[in-house]
Amino acid sequence: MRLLKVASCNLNQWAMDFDCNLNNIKESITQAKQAGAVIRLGPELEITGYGCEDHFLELDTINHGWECLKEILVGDWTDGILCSVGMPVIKGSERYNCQVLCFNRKIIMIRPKMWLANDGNYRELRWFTAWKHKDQLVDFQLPSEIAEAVLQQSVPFGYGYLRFLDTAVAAEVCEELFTPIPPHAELALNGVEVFMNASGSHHQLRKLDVRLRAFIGATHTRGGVYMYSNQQGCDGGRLYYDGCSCVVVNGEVVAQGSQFSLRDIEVVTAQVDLDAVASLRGIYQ
Ligand SMILES: NC(=O)CC[C@H](N)C(=O)O
Repeated sequence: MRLLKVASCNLNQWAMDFDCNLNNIKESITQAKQAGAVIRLGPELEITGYGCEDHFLELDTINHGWECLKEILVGDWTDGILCSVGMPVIKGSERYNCQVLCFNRKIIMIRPKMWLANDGNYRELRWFTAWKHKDQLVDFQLPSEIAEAVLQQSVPFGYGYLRFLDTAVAAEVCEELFTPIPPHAELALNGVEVFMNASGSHHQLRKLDVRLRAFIGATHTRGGVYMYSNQQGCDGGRLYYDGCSCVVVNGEVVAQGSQFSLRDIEVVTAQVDLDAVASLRGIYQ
């Protein structure tokens, strides 16, 4: 058996409240570690808050994001646990909505969102560029203060996955799950068994059902562990995010957080058997 314990979080982040957001992130990592998890997934843009709107266009917002990440990286937070942290990143002169993957005090990959949410209440195209270079991982030069603090100059940036000794793990950023050819389809064919979806999804009647059907659809025939993390509560804008972070294995929901909780931090954990994924995939020859 290849047992893996994962943790996915509902966090009540506030737009531009960096101190509060950072504390919530740290506390969620602590709780994930206490539960014995080796992967901790946080919601989309958790460092800045999802609803920063035009503050995403200010350089300060991006810089403060890096300062917060630095604080996580120089402490022992990421020791022994893969942490996906959501934050905006500028590469060249473009802003990307990213999952920054950290492990053992290093950034091991930055995964920019490839399909932006721009329907209904979403206006991500106003602030972010969609990453469209699906066929390459490029070198991203870390801001000098981060580079000095973590003794690392650059990091792979783009679409890819992380291969560990016993499994492979990848990010799929929120809206990407709901697109015609979601990344998890091809990632699964490349051996990725664990998907980490960082989301900023507001409450809308019956949307939870749409989400759950997507997680189940993503894994019930192709197999996989689907981790979903969402923002929780209001964040200063006009939307209410309804949490429900969960873990789905081979089409079955094995853990789910609350939907209308008043708690700022809720960490949902699950112990999963990766061999169940390999075994389901063994059906297709
Ligand atoms: N932040 C997003 O990408 C939103 C994705 C999706 N439309 C949802 O509401 O859940």
